[in-house]
Amino acid sequence: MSNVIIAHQLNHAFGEGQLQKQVLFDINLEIEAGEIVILTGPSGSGKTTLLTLLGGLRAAQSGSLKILDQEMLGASKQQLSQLRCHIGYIFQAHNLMSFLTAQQNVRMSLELHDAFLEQDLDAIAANILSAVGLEERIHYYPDELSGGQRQRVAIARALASHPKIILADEPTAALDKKSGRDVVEIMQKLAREQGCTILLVTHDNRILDIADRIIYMEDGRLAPLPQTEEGISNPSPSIAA
Ligand SMILES: Nc1ncnc2c1ncn2[C@@H]1O[C@H](COP(=O)(O)OP(=O)(O)OP(=O)(O)O)[C@@H](O)[C@H]1O
Repeated sequence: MSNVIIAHQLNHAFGEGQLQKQVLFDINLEIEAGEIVILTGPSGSGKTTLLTLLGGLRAAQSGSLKILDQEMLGASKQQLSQLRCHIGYIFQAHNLMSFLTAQQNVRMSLELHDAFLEQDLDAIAANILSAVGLEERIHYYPDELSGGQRQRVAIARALASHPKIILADEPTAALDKKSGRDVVEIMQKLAREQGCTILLVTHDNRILDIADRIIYMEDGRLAPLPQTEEGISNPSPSIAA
């Protein structure tokens, strides 16, 4: 299987001069197509910073970062925005447009892709909303949906265009146990069907088992997963260290 992401000696710092603070140190990482990877670790360890780099939301500063075969070090804004067409994003706050229905929210994301211009976007949006179990709610506005349902719309929106990579930052943080579980299982199922890679940042130990691999971060570095930490256990033999 081919790698969709290859990071080599990736470092990252915020600020300049004396105020500069390095937050990522020598990250080496390879992620295969179709892999579901969870990034976990203490608050402030650099998970979101790494996720935004791996998703082309931030320019790489040093080392090497190849996403979908493209080098991100020194990439232009145009190259970054082209890359983002192949990536779906799901965040803790679902970021749906409140004045658009579920179907219109999904449709809008498809309108950004030239490949879909000639297609029946309403039908594609309705189909993917059915796949996340919302076939009876496609005309509802976000305010009329529960937190879990809104997050399912966000998943439908992210996956509708069949991106190669999905980035999810704390997608279950605002949800109760059952809704959180449902949401990640739907994400897992759709991604498997599409062969899509998922990178998911979470503090939620209840969902670690959906991952093919867990990557643990501490103080800006990849580190072995602490087995003693309450609730954390390794669901698969491959842990990045
Ligand atoms: N835009 C920024 N400017 C300056 N420092 C930042 C910025 N974003 C993050 N940081 C710092 O970088 C470090 C890593 O932050 P990051 O958000 O990546 O950690 P995290 O592991 O995702 O934390 P959490 O689990 O709390 O979300 C922290 O010390 C944070 O204060």
